[in-house]
Amino acid sequence: MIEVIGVGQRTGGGRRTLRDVSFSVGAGQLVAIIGGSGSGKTTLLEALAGVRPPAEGEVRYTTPCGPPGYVPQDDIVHMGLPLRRTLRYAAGLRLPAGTPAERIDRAVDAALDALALTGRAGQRVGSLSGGERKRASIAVELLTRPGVFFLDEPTSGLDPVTAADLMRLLRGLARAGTTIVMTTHHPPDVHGCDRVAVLSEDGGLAFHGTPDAALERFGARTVEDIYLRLAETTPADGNGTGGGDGDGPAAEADWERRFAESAPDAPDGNAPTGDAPRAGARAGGARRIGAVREWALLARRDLDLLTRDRLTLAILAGSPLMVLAMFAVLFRPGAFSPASPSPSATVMILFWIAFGGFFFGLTYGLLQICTELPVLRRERLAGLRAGPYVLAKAAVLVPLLAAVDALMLAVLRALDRLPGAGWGTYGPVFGTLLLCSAAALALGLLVSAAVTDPSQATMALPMLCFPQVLFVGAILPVPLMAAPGRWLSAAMSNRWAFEALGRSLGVERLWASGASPLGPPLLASYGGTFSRPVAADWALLGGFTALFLAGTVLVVARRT
Ligand SMILES: Nc1ncnc2c1ncn2[C@@H]1O[C@H](COP(=O)(O)OP(=O)(O)OP(=O)(O)O)[C@@H](O)[C@H]1O
Repeated sequence: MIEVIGVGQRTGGGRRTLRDVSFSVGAGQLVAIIGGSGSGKTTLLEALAGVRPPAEGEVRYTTPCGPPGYVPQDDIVHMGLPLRRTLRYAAGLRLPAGTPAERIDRAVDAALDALALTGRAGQRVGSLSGGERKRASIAVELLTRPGVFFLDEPTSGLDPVTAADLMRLLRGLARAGTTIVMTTHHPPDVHGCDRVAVLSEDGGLAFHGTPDAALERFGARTVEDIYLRLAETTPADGNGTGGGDGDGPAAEADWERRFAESAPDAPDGNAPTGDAPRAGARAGGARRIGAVREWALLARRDLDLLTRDRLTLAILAGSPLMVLAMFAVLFRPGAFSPASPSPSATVMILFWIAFGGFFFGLTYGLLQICTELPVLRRERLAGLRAGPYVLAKAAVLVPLLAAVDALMLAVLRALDRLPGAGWGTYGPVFGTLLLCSAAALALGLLVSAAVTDPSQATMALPMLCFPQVLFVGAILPVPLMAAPGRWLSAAMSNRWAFEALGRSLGVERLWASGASPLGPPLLASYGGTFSRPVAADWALLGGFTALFLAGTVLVVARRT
């Protein structure tokens, strides 16, 4: 049973979107929330489900019920995978630890069957129709047979027959004991519900009771008439008060008052006991899968998504190849040859290799989280841990970056743009470049977790790259920078990668004793840039990686 007690909500700007809403939902009831567009239905549903706790009042579950099922209006399924596979991953993440594979398959088949999607099981989710995708979202939530189920406009976009089928399914679930609350704009849905909550235009509760009682109360013949009655009371017929700062339309307030006076099941007198769980609180119930298993499953799903997304994969693999080709065309061979070195070219080669490692890491990470925020939000509500989620992304992308970095070094060395040294030199060089990419990947993930959509992430790209060019100490050596620039340069992960690369490839020696007269003056301007042990640079790069990853986990946890 769910008790809604004096719930109010406000927007960020302080405008009230819900006002003092109180009613209760009995166990196994199917309840519809209706009301005009913008009246606060979604806001109320989010408060009930614990997605966004109310600013005022309280929502209490009188018995522990495990994580609620919540189907928002957004798609909460990845578009790139076939439907059955999507459901299998979802079941693996949500069903209790130790659930055998056959039971997972049975749960998936049952959910597909219940939503008449068996025939679409092999189809990519992105190619399903809007209504089929809606049902797929519901199927994901049905897998765990939640005790409480919240659905935001589940019948929108469905044809009348499919909508009626879905309502039949929901009624069946309710009869079997699931408590279900849904919002709807679809009048036929209301007749199949046990209760209807009607919201007035200003977010108050105008009525709560059976659908028949609602018709009677509003003097309506059909559910559409209820909307008309509510709309008749818009501020347009206010008697000369003009502004929007009053108490709202008189007749509308009247509906609320009449309801408050007569509502049979308002939770007024018998308030629930003090230790009732709040909405969204996770109850004891079955044990969730462990963090390591969760990480492994998420990594498998990320890899699956990546390998099926051919275009993205082509861009991820193709852009390093193009950049490599540009390097080969830009730089002459032999810049590192002691007999005829080109000191200024060596600086540029080192800088651009480090920047390449940085750039690919950053761009690989930047779109990872913001593109699946609705899915992530929903899965977090079902108990997904933020740590395994973020580390799974890293586990899939770091090997890909390692391949890109190794290829970049191997090709430049083969083309004589880098010195012909052995593993003793290139082992540490590769280690530096991989750490540089990993730190940038972690920065990309952090930004991806912090923005609200992919276009913001894309716009952040120049802002993230510019300082890593300007303050790295390659184009302008650190000793020649203004004091604030020098301080800022310490915060650039790329600086430490650039310096470690120079140290490993022996530029100090090359400049000091190579055949170019430009070497010694250049060395003087770079000062001790390349004299630090590589291990110190690695520690800094590792520190940046850990810091950004921890930041990403925190931001993911907070935002979801
Ligand atoms: N993040 C937000 N920031 C500011 N205002 C918001 C936000 N979310 C909702 N609102 C406002 O709160 C009010 C209620 O919104 P809500 O989405 O709950 O309405 P609704 O009844 O579900 O509408 P619809 O039927 O159109 O989906 C609206 O006036 C909306 O503009």
